[in-house]
Amino acid sequence: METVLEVRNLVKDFGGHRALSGVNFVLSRREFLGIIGPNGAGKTTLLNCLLGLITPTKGEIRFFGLELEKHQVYILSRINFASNYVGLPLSLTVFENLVVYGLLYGVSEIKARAERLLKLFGLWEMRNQKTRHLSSGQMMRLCLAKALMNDPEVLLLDEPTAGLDPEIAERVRKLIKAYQREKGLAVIFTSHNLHEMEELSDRVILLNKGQILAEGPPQELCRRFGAKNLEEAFFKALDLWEAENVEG
Ligand SMILES: Nc1ncnc2c1ncn2[C@@H]1O[C@H](COP(=O)(O)OP(=O)(O)OP(=O)(O)O)[C@@H](O)[C@H]1O
Repeated sequence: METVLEVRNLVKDFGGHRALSGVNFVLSRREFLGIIGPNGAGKTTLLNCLLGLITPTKGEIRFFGLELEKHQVYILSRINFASNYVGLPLSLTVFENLVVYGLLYGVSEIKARAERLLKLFGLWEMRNQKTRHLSSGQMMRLCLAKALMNDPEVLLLDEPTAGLDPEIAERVRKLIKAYQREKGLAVIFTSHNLHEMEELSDRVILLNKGQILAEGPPQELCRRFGAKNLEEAFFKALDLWEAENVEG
């Protein structure tokens, strides 16, 4: 499978604090990669490095074989990002929001693309409403539609279902997965919901204190840690790490 992202020995220090400590992984086209980890594990720091929002202290990030540092503008035109924590301009209408992003990304046939995405995400009827009037579930679907305006090959999602009620979260998950399968998109997804991670991910990375503790398909991780589900595997991996590091 073709590699779309390669992360090698990534280190990020904030002053004296090491938030990422030699992180290595690759992402393949069509792959859905979940990143799980307790608060402060380094998930957001990793995504911020991948987006070029912060500069790593050490290490290498390559998208499509190109170094992020040297080809940031080109790479950013082929990837995108959505998060439940990043707001959209509230005074624009739903449709205007997508048109503005389409213009920023230099998308061709902007209005047709915005229409297709709004219909796909069940927002077409609301296209003329001001964004400020959207519910949190509708807002997240608009964020996803916005992130797909440039037809990205890699999509980074930071806790896209956080704060959504279970029914809306399920709808968002289904939309993401269906779109990912249809387009062969590579996705990196962070969440604290380990059940959704198990359901969605082809492979999971367990991050703790800036290090990868374990990595593999959810079922393989369950087998490796003798766990009945990913949640149990996650806690067993953390316990093992704590025990080894206290003893060591
Ligand atoms: N700008 C910053 N300045 C100083 N320290 C930071 C900064 N950003 C993150 N950190 C620290 O780096 C570590 C990793 O933070 P990060 O936000 O990446 O974790 P996370 O896994 O996303 O956590 P959460 O699940 O709570 O969102 C934490 O100890 C955090 O306090």
